[in-house]
Amino acid sequence: MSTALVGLSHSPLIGKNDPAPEVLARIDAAIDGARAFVRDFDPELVVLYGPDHYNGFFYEEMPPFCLATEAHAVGDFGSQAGPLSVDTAAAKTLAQGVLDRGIDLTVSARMIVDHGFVQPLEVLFGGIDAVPVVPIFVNGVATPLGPLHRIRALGTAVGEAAALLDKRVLFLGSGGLSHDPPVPVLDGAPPRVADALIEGHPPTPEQRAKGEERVLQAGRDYAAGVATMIPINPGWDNLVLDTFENGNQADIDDWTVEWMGAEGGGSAHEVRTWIAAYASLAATGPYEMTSRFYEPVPEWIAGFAVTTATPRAI
Ligand SMILES: O=C(O)CCC(=O)/C=C/C=C(\O)C(=O)O
Ligand SMILES: [Fe+2]
Repeated sequence: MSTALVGLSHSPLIGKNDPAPEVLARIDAAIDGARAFVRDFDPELVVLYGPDHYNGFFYEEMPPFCLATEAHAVGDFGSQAGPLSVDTAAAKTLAQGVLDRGIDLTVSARMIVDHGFVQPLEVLFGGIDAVPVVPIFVNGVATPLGPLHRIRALGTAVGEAAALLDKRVLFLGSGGLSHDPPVPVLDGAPPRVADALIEGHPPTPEQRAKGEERVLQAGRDYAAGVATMIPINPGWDNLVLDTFENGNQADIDDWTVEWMGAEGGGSAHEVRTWIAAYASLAATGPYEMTSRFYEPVPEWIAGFAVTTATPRAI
């Protein structure tokens, strides 16, 4: 068994509302580095921690996290639609291993996923069917959210179970860092929106286009300095990255939902996917962050980060 990790921000605005060419060139170089890292590691399995944006998980039953033994992408924001190449046998083994370690894991035999899962697979592997994957949803959007030590416990249990698989396993976290894009909120929502968030009515193509246009317009407004969202917070983002780089993961247990939201905006909770991924890597032994890229990108409404990490050479 060997392990590696990539943490990668996502944004539905990539390719639709891009920053200046020199910014894009720096980001492309960082992503090229992550691609080369992944190519060298040549994973036999990707354990992909991703969030959802009310495409697969709804308030009728909203688990804090959920592991998929099969998954299907909806194709939002122009992302690829269709089945992910889930390694069902590995998924079942990991699910059992996580449950055996005392984590009350929800399992989905047909998870619906969105760009939060698809984008990292497209960016790093060229598509959703290029590499065997075990998708693990981590709720980073729908409040109430639980304490972060449970996310670390999930990641630790997955890492320990993955270590027994006799495979090269890449832990991949998708989302964050600080950002506050327009994602619907149940509290105070008008009845039609509340019904959709609770019951999960699939949006009509017109409704989906309207939601996507709302996000695009928010990106344009934010880049133009006329938006009212919680700003990208490079200080907080670098604190998050320092915590991973220094291996101070126990500090995360003191982070509160309120503090994260105030510092990093409503979608800062997507950092939970990174916390799970780093906990998984840490569960297999000491690690080192081998690359770290960060840049605030208003056009994408994202504190955009790319990191790679490997077990520390002894
Ligand atoms: O408002 C809608 O209908 C869709 C909102 C949405 O999906 C926004 C997603 C934003 C991100 O994934 C992000 O910035 O992380
Ligand atoms: Fe997101």
